[in-house]
Amino acid sequence: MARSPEDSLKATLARVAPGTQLRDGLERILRGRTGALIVLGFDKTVDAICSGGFDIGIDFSPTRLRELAKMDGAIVCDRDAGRIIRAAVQLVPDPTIETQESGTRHRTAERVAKQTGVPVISVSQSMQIIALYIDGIRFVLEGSEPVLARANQALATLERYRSRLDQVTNSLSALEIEAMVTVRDVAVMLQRQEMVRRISEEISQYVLELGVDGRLLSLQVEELTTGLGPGSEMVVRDYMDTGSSAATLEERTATLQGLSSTELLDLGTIAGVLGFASSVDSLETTIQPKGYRLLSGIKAVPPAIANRLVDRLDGLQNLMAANIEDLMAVDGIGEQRARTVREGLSRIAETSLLDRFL
Ligand SMILES: Nc1ncnc2c1ncn2[C@@H]1O[C@H](COP(=O)(O)OP(=O)(O)OP(=O)(O)O)[C@@H](O)[C@H]1O
Repeated sequence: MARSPEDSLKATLARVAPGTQLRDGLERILRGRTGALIVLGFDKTVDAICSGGFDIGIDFSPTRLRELAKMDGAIVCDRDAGRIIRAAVQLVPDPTIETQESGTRHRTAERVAKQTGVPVISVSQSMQIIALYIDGIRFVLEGSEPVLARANQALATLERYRSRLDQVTNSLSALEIEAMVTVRDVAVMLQRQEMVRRISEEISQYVLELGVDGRLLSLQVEELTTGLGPGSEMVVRDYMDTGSSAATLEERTATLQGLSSTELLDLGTIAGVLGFASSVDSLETTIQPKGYRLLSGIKAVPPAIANRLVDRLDGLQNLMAANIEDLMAVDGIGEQRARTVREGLSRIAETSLLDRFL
């Protein structure tokens, strides 16, 4: 499957992160006040737009890159920047490809990236910046300090979002046990989960960008995201209204993740993703979960058994009321497992209510 430009950007960020040989080479070029045009990948399409220069075929090293950058023309490396394949190459991309850049080096970089799908790096001699071109994306690399400052801000936000999400999750679990969930409660839960997901994504990009300078950050994110429980997919699955829309679980999750930040603040819009009307009245409607999310918290219930339990017992309230015999009627559940499931459900009920009222 072809990678999205965002995924390619992430992979390239990891390749040029501080601590890598490639970044060291790029920093040397910057310090030496020369520029460079580097193509990160060599295939038929790249070959077709290369003119002149010479085949070199040597292992990559920061000093070699620096020396080769002193020559006119571009340097072509393999995808992982493990080898330098050609140097002093004139790149001749299709001149009709649109580019927003000025200066032949950067215009060439953008066009080559768009035409070949291969990441291209330009080091500007006049502006003293390193830019990555990936498909239509241009990304300027910064030093670690400003990135760390933004990452720390994002980390503080994640901490606040996480604590709010924990409250909302506990409250939803208790409301589910009491059969008092409204569309609003579910929309708030999805909103909070999505906010945590987005800020975590943002931080993981900073971690990539920072390379060795981001190690501490990555430990902090890990600590703040452990024990998050199942993601929004499980909540959507519990509550989606299949009668009003034929959209699949994956489509609804993708729509949720694609909402703009303004749309995400509107609970009515989130209710719409589940298949409910977005009016104020509809937000107050009481709904029943199928029970997938709470069941996923019981270790003895693998997903296939959870599916059968939900199919058979149809909704969390019936699940909660089920006795050992009812549970044993489900394919794949023997007496031992039925007891574990029963105990698990009772434990969830107790802890949810305790969390709510203590
Ligand atoms: N099509 C190309 N193929 C290979 N190298 C190129 C190409 N276009 C520009 N370059 C390289 O970029 C160098 C600088 O070109 P130019 O001064 O036009 O670029 P610029 O965009 O103003 O760059 P900078 O921001 O570094 O000053 C050239 O000397 C050459 O080495």
